[in-house]
Amino acid sequence: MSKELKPQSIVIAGGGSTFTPEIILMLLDNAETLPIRTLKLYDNDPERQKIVADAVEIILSERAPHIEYLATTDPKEAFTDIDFVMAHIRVGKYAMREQDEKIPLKYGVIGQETCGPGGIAYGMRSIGGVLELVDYMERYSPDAWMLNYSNPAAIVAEATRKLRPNSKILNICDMPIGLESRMAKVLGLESRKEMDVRYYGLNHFGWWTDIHDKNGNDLMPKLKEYISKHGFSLEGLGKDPKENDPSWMDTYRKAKDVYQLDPYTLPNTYLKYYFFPDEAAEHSDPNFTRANEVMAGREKRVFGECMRITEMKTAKDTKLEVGAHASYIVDLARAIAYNSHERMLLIVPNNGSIVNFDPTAMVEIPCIVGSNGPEPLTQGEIPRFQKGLMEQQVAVEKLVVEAWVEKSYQKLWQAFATSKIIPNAKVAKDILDNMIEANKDFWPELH
Ligand SMILES: NC(=O)c1ccc[n+]([C@@H]2O[C@H](COP(=O)([O-])OP(=O)(O)OC[C@H]3O[C@@H](n4cnc5c(N)ncnc54)[C@H](O)[C@@H]3O)[C@@H](O)[C@H]2O)c1
Ligand SMILES: O=P(O)(O)OC[C@H]1O[C@H](O[C@H]2[C@H](O)[C@@H](O)[C@@H](O)O[C@@H]2CO)[C@H](O)[C@@H](O)[C@@H]1O
Ligand SMILES: [Mn+2]
Repeated sequence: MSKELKPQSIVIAGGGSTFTPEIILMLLDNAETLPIRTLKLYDNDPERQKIVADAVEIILSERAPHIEYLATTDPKEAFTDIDFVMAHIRVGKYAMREQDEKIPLKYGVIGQETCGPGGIAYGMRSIGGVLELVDYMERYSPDAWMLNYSNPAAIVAEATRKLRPNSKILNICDMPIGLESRMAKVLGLESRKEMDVRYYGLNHFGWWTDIHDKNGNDLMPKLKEYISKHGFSLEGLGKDPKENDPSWMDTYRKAKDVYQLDPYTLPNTYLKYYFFPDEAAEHSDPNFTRANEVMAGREKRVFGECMRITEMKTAKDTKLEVGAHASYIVDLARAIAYNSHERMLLIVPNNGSIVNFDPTAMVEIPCIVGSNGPEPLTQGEIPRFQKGLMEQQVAVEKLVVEAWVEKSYQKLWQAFATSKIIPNAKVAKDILDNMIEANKDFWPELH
């Protein structure tokens, strides 16, 4: 990469996110290859953002005093003179995630952040929030790119495809990254970047079809052998880093059973909710779902550390960590800013990359990323098994976006009733009616 790298100006939209500190630390770790001139935080909740922003101010003053820093709730201040918007907002925050997860359980259906009825409810909240960020970006920094993590990425991606087709927005997910990091550990590799992967699907609904190392050795046989016994849990190697997150350990272990459905591929862990929805619901505690785990875990840990840094007026001994979550967004910013042609999984319009699938579907596939954006790599024909599953799921995602645009109760009911996670149209309607009430401050009014 050329020595003279143009320093970048970045705004993190959702500055009060529990992931903001780790993204800031990742950006500082990568300052050599992604120099930064300006860092801004933007949120629509000043109190929440302040907890993170005050700590970030101390971190930057100690480690990168040259970076111009601003935390604001003013869109014009936030989005002016920006090269990248790194977006990770949660419309309705954890309180609504808790509703997304608990309402379906009243009807014996799994409540999940991004899948099934929970994901649909979340999508109906996120669409407006993300489109607003895109419009701010285009109004105040028309040449900027949005790197969007805001979930549910599948529905947000379909909404931006349909409603902002010419916008410079890339939708990303770190689940494959996290699972590939686990694969690397199973294989005894230093990094997931030592693997070349072929993968296809929808967001949170995909499969690896081929994994080789840089010498062309096929890594799938060893991975299949491990995953057929342990899933993506690292307990087969000893301790698992997620051992304190019971719901995640359930998910990593369950990949063992999901894998049995198609031994030619390796599954994204989210597929468990579609193949074993009843078991997922039975394994849930209706009084303490993942939202509660996060509020008692990550949010308490990260915010507690931010407040400690602010109180001590130093971050020199911080316990804040840099996670897989952040590395990806930095790689993506670097690829766009400096035309690095990095090969990355992105959620992009299919446009024939999967030859026997809807060209307008937003699919998650490997792309070559440069300054003009992603260039998807063709994945050829997919088998009937995956094709059938994806057609049902993409119909759900498209119906949600159409329901949001048209404010259509009928289409939203169809989306719920089409989901593989919801058993029948009556339960679909009961959950929908309950969610309309719970989301009256966030969804458009349906007719
Ligand atoms: N794509 C992925 O693979 C991936 C991975 C991890 C997290 N995420 C997503 O990242 C987001 C943040 O996750 P988190 O757990 O840190 O959430 P969080 O609730 O801790 O933070 C989200 C922030 O967004 C703010 N916000 C909400 N609506 C907003 C709006 N309209 N405008 C501006 N700010 C707004 C909230 O006030 C909050 O501070 C979520 O959408 C989550 O699902 C995605
Ligand atoms: O239940 P949460 O809020 O902890 O996580 C939900 C998110 O899970 C995935 O992101 C994981 C990622 O897979 C893992 O490697 C690590 O980086 O943590 C992330 C957050 O836990 C998923 O991709 C996201 O879409 C979910 O929001
Ligand atoms: Mn994801």
